[in-house]
Amino acid sequence: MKIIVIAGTRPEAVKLAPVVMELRRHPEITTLLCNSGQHQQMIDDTFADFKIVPDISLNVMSHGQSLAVLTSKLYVAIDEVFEKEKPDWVIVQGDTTTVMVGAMCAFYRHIKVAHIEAGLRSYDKFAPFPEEVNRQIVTRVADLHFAPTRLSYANLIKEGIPPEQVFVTGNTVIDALLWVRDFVKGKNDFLHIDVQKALEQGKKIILITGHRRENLGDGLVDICNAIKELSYKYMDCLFVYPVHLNPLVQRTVRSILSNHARVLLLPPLSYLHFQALLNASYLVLTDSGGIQEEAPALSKPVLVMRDVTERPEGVQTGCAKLVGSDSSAIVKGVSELLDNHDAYIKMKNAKNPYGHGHSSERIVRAIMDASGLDIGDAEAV
Ligand SMILES: CC(=O)N[C@@H]1[C@@H](OP(=O)(O)OP(=O)(O)OC[C@H]2O[C@@H](n3ccc(=O)[nH]c3=O)[C@H](O)[C@@H]2O)O[C@H](CO)[C@@H](O)[C@@H]1O
Repeated sequence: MKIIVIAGTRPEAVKLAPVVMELRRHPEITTLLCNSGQHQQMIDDTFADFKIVPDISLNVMSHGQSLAVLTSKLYVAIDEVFEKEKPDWVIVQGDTTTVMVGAMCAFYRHIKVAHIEAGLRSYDKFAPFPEEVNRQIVTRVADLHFAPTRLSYANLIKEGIPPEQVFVTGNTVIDALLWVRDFVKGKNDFLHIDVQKALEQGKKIILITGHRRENLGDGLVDICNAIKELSYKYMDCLFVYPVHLNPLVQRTVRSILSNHARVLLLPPLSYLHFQALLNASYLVLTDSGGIQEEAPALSKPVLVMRDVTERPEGVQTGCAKLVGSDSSAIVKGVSELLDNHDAYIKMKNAKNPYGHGHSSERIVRAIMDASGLDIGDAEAV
């Protein structure tokens, strides 16, 4: 049986790496990994942390191209791969343009589609844009749907997907995180020297990431102003921000936060370095989807700088809080956790709803089972 796994961006690389490793444990499966090139450099670096090299690399990005141009290039490039390789299954993860086009190209050729992280919904077509619509399109054509939680499972059932095609697996991001955790735990050499010094001085590390499209412009300006204010207010903290490569993000963040005491701006970190930093952090301030899932697995309270999230499970169990991107709300949210130890401990101890690290095994077993390769024990709920 031949399977093509398609990945386009850094978060897809993180969440697909454990699936690729699991697929490669089965000699009856030929696995080809295709990098669509949506985040060319960041994706190769992320796979390298897992010692994985993509088999196929497509070169579809060019400066300033519209979503429509990217989409059309992906259709041509991915279809050529399918024409040549003739896979039995295509695996996609999440909701990027790569994912939507990969699923559609497979559908056109009657190739089966397995969708990982299926059923996430905000039901607002512009938040996140264009991901909410991408994932709904993939749901329409997928043959197997791997929902990370019961809530995402329920969304799919409500939309009429037959229950026997849907599996609750947990999120593969937890498999990835556990895989690297032991590698980085307690190893200071994965930490920036300023972070090491701050920890030695007993300072708290506040980890920040912010780059979502909905926050670009005024939202990001507000976020940066909040960090600046917090850095003046809390002398015992170091605010560490690995800044995404998007030039719009770089420009805004650097213009407001460069050269401020207690603010450390870093380039995007490799997955190993990022996980070491997350492990060393006291709390996390982010608009990222994946980090909302990772932080609770390491018992780090996470404040989400968005108004809506398609990952409400963390908010429901109490390990995450939505603070939006308004400056005063961010300052209030962080201050509450820094000033009120009980509130901090309550969030820290809240239940992680995103899985326990066996998602990839369950996914691969279900695909093998559906192909008559193995009886398997992945259970449809
Ligand atoms: C709506 C939404 O939320 N959509 C999600 C969003 O994905 P995201 O928000 O999770 O993306 P990021 O924040 O970029 O990545 C996070 C991963 O990267 C690691 N990381 C981070 C910083 C660093 O310096 N080094 C690293 O290694 C980190 O540990 C984590 O695993 O967009 C994708 C496509 O746009 C979607 O598919 C995905 O559903």
